[in-house]
Amino acid sequence: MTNPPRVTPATLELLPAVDVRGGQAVRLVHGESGTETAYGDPLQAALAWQRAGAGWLHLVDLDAAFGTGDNREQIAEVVRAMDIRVELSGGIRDDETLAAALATGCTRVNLGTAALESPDWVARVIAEHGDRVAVGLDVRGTTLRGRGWTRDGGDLFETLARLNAEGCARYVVTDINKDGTLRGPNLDLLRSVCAATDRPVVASGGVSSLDDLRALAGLVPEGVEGAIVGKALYAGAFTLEEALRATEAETT
Ligand SMILES: O=C(O)c1ccccc1NCC(=O)[C@H](O)[C@H](O)COP(=O)(O)O
Repeated sequence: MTNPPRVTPATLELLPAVDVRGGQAVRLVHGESGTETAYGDPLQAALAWQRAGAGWLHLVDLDAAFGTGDNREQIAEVVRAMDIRVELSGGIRDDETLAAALATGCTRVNLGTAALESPDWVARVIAEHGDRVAVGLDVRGTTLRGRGWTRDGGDLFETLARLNAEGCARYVVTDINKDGTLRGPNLDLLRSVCAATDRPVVASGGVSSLDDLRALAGLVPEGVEGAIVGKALYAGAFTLEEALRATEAETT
């Protein structure tokens, strides 16, 4: 299968994150269940990012990802309330969960565990839905993790080669060791993934400062299209308006 050549965006896209667990917007450390800090109503958080000028929202159903239930109705309500694009993640693993996710009207879905455990299904979904499907590559070192990041799922670069060949449109790359820690993104990991694919890459996990975002903006020519930002925004390390200004200045 051939894909169109990568189109380099003018600026780094920013995707503020709203991760939902037990009906609340939460942040985790290393994506581990039980490390939640709660930040209130997910809808209010999403509306705040939209008002601040976000072009995208990264929305995660953590209960669906961990297999502890789901927040489906609430997630659908958040998507309905957004005028901006929404990337939806968490527990999308079969036809039923995929159909429900796409039916929310989100712009695209992010498949994680399924890409590791159900490769035939994922190949079919990629062929059917093209750009509406991204694959989340959640890694420790160069080993992938699935099931809410609790199980090993094979080698990053072998899986990437398989997904490239199947026509996967986009990757969301998370270094689990960095996620929710405010320790800065793993730029080396992102560079090595960009070198192994001609598809756009969305960086996730660890952003702590405007300098981190400037560093990610510096990787736009290599293929980093966007950055998901969670904890730094909730902890008040910078505002979304400042982040948007910093990334525009860096990439224009
Ligand atoms: O995205 C998922 O499906 C997921 C599954 C299990 C645990 C966490 C998951 N996502 C977490 C995120 O997408 C974070 O919001 C994102 O990496 C932001 O990280 P940070 O800026 O370090 O808070």
